[in-house]
Parts: sequence; structure tokens; C-alpha cells
Amino acid sequence: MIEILHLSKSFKNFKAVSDLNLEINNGQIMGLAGLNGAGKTTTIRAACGIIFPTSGTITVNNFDIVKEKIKASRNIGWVPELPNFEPDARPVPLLKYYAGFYGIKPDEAEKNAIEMMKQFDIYNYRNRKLKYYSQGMKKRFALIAAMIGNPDNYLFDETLNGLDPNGVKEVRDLIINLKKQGKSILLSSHILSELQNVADKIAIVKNGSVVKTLSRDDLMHLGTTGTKIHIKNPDAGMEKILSEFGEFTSDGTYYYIKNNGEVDVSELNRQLVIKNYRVDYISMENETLEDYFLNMVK
Ligand SMILES: Nc1ncnc2c1ncn2[C@@H]1O[C@H](COP(=O)(O)OP(=O)(O)OP(=O)(O)O)[C@@H](O)[C@H]1O
Repeated sequence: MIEILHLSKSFKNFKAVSDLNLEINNGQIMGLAGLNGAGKTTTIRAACGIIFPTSGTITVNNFDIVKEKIKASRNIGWVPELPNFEPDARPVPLLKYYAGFYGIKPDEAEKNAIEMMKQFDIYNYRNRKLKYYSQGMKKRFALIAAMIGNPDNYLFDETLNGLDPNGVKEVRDLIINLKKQGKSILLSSHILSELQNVADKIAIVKNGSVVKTLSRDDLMHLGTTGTKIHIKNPDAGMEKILSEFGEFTSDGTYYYIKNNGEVDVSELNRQLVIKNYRVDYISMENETLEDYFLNMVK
């Protein structure tokens, strides 16, 4: 279980994360969505203890990542956004080295490393130096490094990026499997739809704070239909007609009625036209998850 309470992190005078709260329970996948620069990586780096919070606390299995760093770290597997390893190292010795942090003996570590390299399809490259690994291979290796100690909690920073479609499916299945084992998982992405199929909840981050947390149920109901209308001669009378069909918003050009597809569009059109409103455009439209996300973070 990971608990982030009132986390703030400043770099000089710049506040990258500001009073951010997140709780990731056992057996839960929490998505962390936000545009570039929103504060996702900073949050993850603070949660794995490689940078210190300016204020706030982070606990991992109830161990404070600052005050009880060793105990907390043993319970975390971290896959950085851009995995970078000692270029001249070969995979098995490096995995054995990492396993040492988790208190795993060398023989057992070697056995696990080989098994996992087979599982992740990089066993054929076991003798190759890491500097010759492709980006996708490095990601797979980074996943093994995060899992070698079988920790209870995982921090995956943009882990689905940079993988081919097979890789995305494999990693998605792997994350779901970790969840089934009762692990807590924080998975960041700047693409909301990448998180949609795996996350139990998605926290949307903007300017370093969580602006909204979406449940699975919310996700199911997003991307539903609304009605988009453009009128050449809008006025209060026209808005009154719209309000009879549902709650509406306007971006200054178009009006939108949110209604899950229940508006009788031809009846709305008829009522507007008989009152001499010039309907330029009227259509049922899908708001995609990405539209919703972009509206929320812009
Ligand atoms: N070490 C640092 N020194 C100064 N500013 C930093 C540092 N690390 C991050 N920042 C700034 O903090 C803000 C948040 O960055 P962060 O990497 O957490 O965003 P992100 O949501 O992970 O973005 P991306 O999707 O691009 O990886 C950015 O404005 C970034 O430039």
C-alpha cells in the first residue's frame, strides 16, 4: 500500500508538485494521468525515495520513505520513464546485484533472473551488454529489475510508452496479474486512454495537484454522447429552449447538451426552427475520453 499525503516538491522557486494526495491500496491499479510537465514523474521519484519531498509524507507498507528508507524501498519496484543502466553491464549480474537490495541470495537471484528473462522474451540476449539493448528491450529489463525482489508495490512511469503493440499487451497483462496477486500499482501516462483498460481509478494531475479522480464507473460513463449545436442568431430565448432538453454549456461558438444520447435531436431542431432560430449545425457527438481529459487539463 502506498500513501501520499500533502506532497509538495519545489525545485528552487518552482513548485512541480503541490499538496498532492494519493492512496493506492493492495490489489489496486491507480492511473496517474496528466500532460507533459504536470508532475507525474516528480511524484513517482518522490515515492521511490530518490528525491525528497519539500513537504508532505509518503509511506510504503506503512514505512516512511524518508525516515525508514531501506525498509520502504524493499517494498517498492520502480520502472523509470527512461530506464538507463550501466552500459557495459550484462543483464544477469546486474539483476543479481539489484536482488541483493531485497536480501535475495545470489543463487536464487540468478535462477529468478533467468526465469524472468525467459518470461519477458529477452533470454536470447542474456549475454549482450545493456548498451546494445533496444529501447523496448531496456523497458523489459527494467520491468524485471523492478520485479526481481517481488515487492508489494510498483511505480510504473510511462511504462507502456515506447513498446510495440505486443509489448503493450504483455505489460498490460503483467500489470493486471500483479494486481491479482494483491500488489499496489501506480501507473503514469500522458495518454488517458492507455490507462482506461487497466486502471481501477485514475487521478488526473494538473500543475502538480490532483484535479479529479475517476473511478471505473466514471470511466464507463465518459465518452458518451452529447448534442452539439451551432445557431447563427443565439439569444436568451434560444438558450431557454436548449435548457428544456438538458443542461448545456457553450464554448462561445458551439452549444453542447450533455445527455447520454437521450435528446430527441429532430424535435430540438424543429422547436428552434419554428421560433426562427437559424440552426447551422446540430448533431449527436461522442465525447471521447481524450476530449474529456484535454478539457479537464487545459
Ligand atoms: N530536477 C528538476 N529541476 C527543475 N525542474 C524540474 C526538475 N524535475 C522536474 N522539473 C519540472 O517540474 C515539472 C514537472 O515535471 P515532471 O517530470 O514531474 O512532469 P511529468 O508530468 O512527469 O511530465 P512528462 O509527461 O513530460 O514526463 C516540469 O515543469 C519540470 O520541468
